[in-house]
Amino acid sequence: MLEVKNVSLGYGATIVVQNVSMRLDQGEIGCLLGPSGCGKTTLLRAIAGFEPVRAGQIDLQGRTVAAVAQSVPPQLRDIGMVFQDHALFPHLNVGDNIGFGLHRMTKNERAARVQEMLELVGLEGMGQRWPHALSGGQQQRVALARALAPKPSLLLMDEPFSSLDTSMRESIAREVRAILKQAKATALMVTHDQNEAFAMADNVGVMARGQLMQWGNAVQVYCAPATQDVAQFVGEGALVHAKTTPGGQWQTALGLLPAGHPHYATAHGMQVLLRPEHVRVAESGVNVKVRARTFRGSHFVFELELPDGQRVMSKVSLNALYANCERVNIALAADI
Ligand SMILES: Nc1ncnc2c1ncn2[C@@H]1O[C@H](COP(=O)(O)OP(=O)(O)OP(=O)(O)O)[C@@H](O)[C@H]1O
Repeated sequence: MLEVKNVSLGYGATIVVQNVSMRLDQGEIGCLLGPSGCGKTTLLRAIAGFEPVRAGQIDLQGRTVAAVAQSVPPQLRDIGMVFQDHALFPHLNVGDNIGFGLHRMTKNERAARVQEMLELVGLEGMGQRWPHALSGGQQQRVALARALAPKPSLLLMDEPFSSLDTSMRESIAREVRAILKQAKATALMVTHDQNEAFAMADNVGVMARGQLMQWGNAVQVYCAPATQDVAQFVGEGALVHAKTTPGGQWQTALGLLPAGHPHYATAHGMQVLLRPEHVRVAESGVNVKVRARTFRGSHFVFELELPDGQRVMSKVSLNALYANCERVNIALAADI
């Protein structure tokens, strides 16, 4: 449905997206995830047709819509868009907002389609309401219904939940995913919030410094980060020094890790990734200082300082005896 091949993009003399390749199949939901300024929005805008490509090409449904010095205008790309601020028309009611892009339909066809979309997004009976009389989440669903109404071949969403309460974002992302799956839509979303990306996407593309570092499902991206950037941006944890043993394992200050454990050649030498669940507080082990504790509802995350000054994190259960200790013993989890 969408194929991005070796695309580079820039503003003036600066290249901000470098040699990115990715594809979305029919019905697939992808998320571009990455820190501010990594180039996510620029890539999304190029797919929509608002930024020219400097190198590479973009194909939609097997047709090249962008290449160097070649660009199909946005309105001819059969793309729907949902923006950060919903951008509903304040002078149109909900039904007219949803029906806005359906000018080629007869009045009856349009009314039927608007009704179908209201049902899809769970807003039956609200067609006569005004946008300002809706909650943020409801406005977002209207924006989604409006973008999906013309049945675009691809839906692009730029930080669609960023104006909603943090507490709502993940549940709305799950809801929107269900709606997109029901509509069999192909969609690409941009976000810097990994919980949103995990709740929404079939596949996540992690970007850093203008490059796509990894494209994979949430479990792959979390458990086997392809690069140091991905390891540091997705999830929590720490990189610690490691040396290979003759058997190919990784020797760390906390013990041995299997050969396949995520490891990276960094500016500080070889390092392995230790997630909080890889480190457990134990009766015996390496004695460390507790630097900070964060309450997470179902557990604590301790930040710990090893004797050599390196920091690691540990997931500690709420009923642990260690809640007030200044020093604890730690060991690697048994099931790494
Ligand atoms: N119109 C523009 N002119 C010049 N530079 C731009 C323009 N828009 C973005 N940039 C620069 O391009 C880089 C990538 O920006 P982009 O908006 O794509 O990043 P992003 O990953 O979407 O970030 P955010 O999450 O903050 O929106 C940044 O360094 C940004 O400053």
